[in-house]
Amino acid sequence: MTLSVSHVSWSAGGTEILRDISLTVETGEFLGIIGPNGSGKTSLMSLFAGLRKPRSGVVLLDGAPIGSLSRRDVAQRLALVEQQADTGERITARQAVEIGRTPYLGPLLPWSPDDDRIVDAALDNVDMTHLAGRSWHTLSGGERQRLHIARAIAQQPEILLLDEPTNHLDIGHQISLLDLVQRQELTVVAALHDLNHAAMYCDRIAVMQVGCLVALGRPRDVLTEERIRDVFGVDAEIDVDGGGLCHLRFRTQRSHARVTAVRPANLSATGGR
Ligand SMILES: Nc1ncnc2c1ncn2[C@@H]1O[C@H](COP(=O)(O)OP(=O)(O)OP(=O)(O)O)[C@@H](O)[C@H]1O
Repeated sequence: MTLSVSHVSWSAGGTEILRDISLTVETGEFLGIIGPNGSGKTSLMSLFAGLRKPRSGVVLLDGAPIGSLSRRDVAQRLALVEQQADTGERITARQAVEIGRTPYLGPLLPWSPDDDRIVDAALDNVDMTHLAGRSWHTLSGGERQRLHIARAIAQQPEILLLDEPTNHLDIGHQISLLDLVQRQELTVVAALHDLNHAAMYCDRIAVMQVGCLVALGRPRDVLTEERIRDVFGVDAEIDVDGGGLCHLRFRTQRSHARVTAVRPANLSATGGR
């Protein structure tokens, strides 16, 4: 199962958001998309998922323009976990995961014991079995995030698109979720903010800057001190260990020290109000 964009551009509100991007996701790889806020990561994920139509260029899923496929066809092959996915419905945690089975159900294909097994396994995968009966609106941000991943796994796609999948999670659940995703026999495309996580988990990294793809390659080739400075405006020290894994340390910025120095006098030095 291949997914690619070829010379895609996308505009919104009269502004060009994505410019002439070409990128093929290799089968079975974990591809990270990194870049500053507003650089176009979510917009690119939406094009990959077929939720938005490029102004020019084409998105191909297994060689076919994604716009020519039915939503059901796309959903059986590709699952997207959005950054701020939520539901206003009064549903339980388990029902939120059951939604992942929708692309396989129909008038002649009713819910079956197999669907139950797939949903149970997905809940177990994200360590949420014990909360399966809880109402969605009583769950924490991190618990909801893990259910979104479980819903995507229950969808049994070949390609998993994750937009900042760890943003509500504590460090233990961040690592276990990325481990879990990496263990699946899936092609994964994930927009990530944590560059050390990108270095740890990704086979390749795509770097976005102001709507352009400015680098694509192995973490050790893409994550250079010069590029981190150019793209994020941050000084970093990068060590590559014997196994080829990059470790990034970020230096304190002078501008941040200046902001701290002019904190109003009525705030205590420890930051309490
Ligand atoms: N529907 C829209 N209308 C107008 N502008 C939009 C629209 N969608 C996105 N944008 C703009 O496009 C740019 C890229 O947004 P996008 O959400 O893709 O960035 P991002 O890299 O995912 O950012 P973040 O890291 O903050 O999530 C932003 O400047 C955003 O304001």
